[in-house]
Amino acid sequence: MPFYPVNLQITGKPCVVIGGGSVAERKTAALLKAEAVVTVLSPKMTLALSRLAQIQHIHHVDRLYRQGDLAGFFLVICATDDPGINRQAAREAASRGILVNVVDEPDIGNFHVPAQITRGDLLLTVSTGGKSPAFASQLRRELAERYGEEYGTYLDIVAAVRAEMKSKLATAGEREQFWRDSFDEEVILLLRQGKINEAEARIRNATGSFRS
Ligand SMILES: C[C@@]1(CC(=O)O)c2cc3[nH]c(cc4nc(cc5[nH]c(cc(n2)[C@H]1CCC(=O)O)[C@@](C)(CC(=O)O)[C@@H]5CCC(=O)O)C(CC(=O)O)=C4CCC(=O)O)c(CCC(=O)O)c3CC(=O)O
Ligand SMILES: NC(=O)C1=CN([C@@H]2O[C@H](COP(=O)(O)OP(=O)(O)OC[C@H]3O[C@@H](n4cnc5c(N)ncnc54)[C@H](O)[C@@H]3O)[C@@H](O)[C@H]2O)C=CC1
Repeated sequence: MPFYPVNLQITGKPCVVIGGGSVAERKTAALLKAEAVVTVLSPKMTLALSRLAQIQHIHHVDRLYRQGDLAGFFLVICATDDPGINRQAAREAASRGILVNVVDEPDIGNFHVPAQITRGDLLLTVSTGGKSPAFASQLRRELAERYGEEYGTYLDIVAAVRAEMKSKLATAGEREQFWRDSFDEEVILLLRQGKINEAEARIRNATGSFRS
């Protein structure tokens, strides 16, 4: 099945995870990282989820799922170990037009969760179309080795320089050329050594057509 990748903005959005086991825990962590307002609906929760409820990072509804529970939510993850319940909740979500991920029967939901790493605002995700989550996880680990925190720093510098370049370089063509020239491994090496100013200077001086 083909997919259309998107990055959802869910800051402040009410999201609900049904079930409180290890899968629910992982999905909850990713939702919190994206600054969603998370409710976990389950009579039992892992220790980590209980702690999150204690410090009020999540809301806990301490009971089994009931039809009608999904009213008002933007997104739902059906993560119980009861396939019948996951299916029932998925049907309710569909009838309400809510985004829904079903952990044991992914094709009845409307999105999969990819493996991910973040480096500041840089987000790298891996999806196998549901064929092998373990392989997605392996590739995520390889990416984590390959792309260190310096890539997040690189992105922050680029964002600042890019804002300036919009006024300094007149045409879209010039800007495109500038950005093509500005990325090289040397910049990354400098950042890895903590030489942020030098890296920034190298980025700024990337092109012969422009010197700051
Ligand atoms: C379709 C999808 C729907 C969804 O959950 O969104 C889905 C479905 C299923 N996963 C299953 C099993 C496992 N899932 C993991 C791990 C992860 N699963 C994730 C995503 C997805 N899993 C979506 C597709 C992503 C893609 O396209 O690849 C990751 C990437 C993201 C996340 O969950 O946060 C996260 C890795 C995070 C990381 O390490 O970075 C592990 C490994 C582990 O636990 O370490 C195992 C055991 C090993 C194995 O089976 O491979 C089963 C069978 C359950 C059973 O047998 O009972 C199903 C159901 C089915 O396949 O039908
Ligand atoms: N998509 C994925 O990434 C993965 C999916 N799975 C699937 O996910 C399912 C859940 O796995 P785990 O978290 O390890 O299970 P688990 O057994 O640790 O947790 C299940 C949770 O669901 C809750 N629950 C059960 N019935 C409920 C109901 N009616 N209403 C609300 N909560 C209810 C239980 O209280 C428990 O907290 C498994 O069935 C497995 O097939 C497993 C591994 C990865």
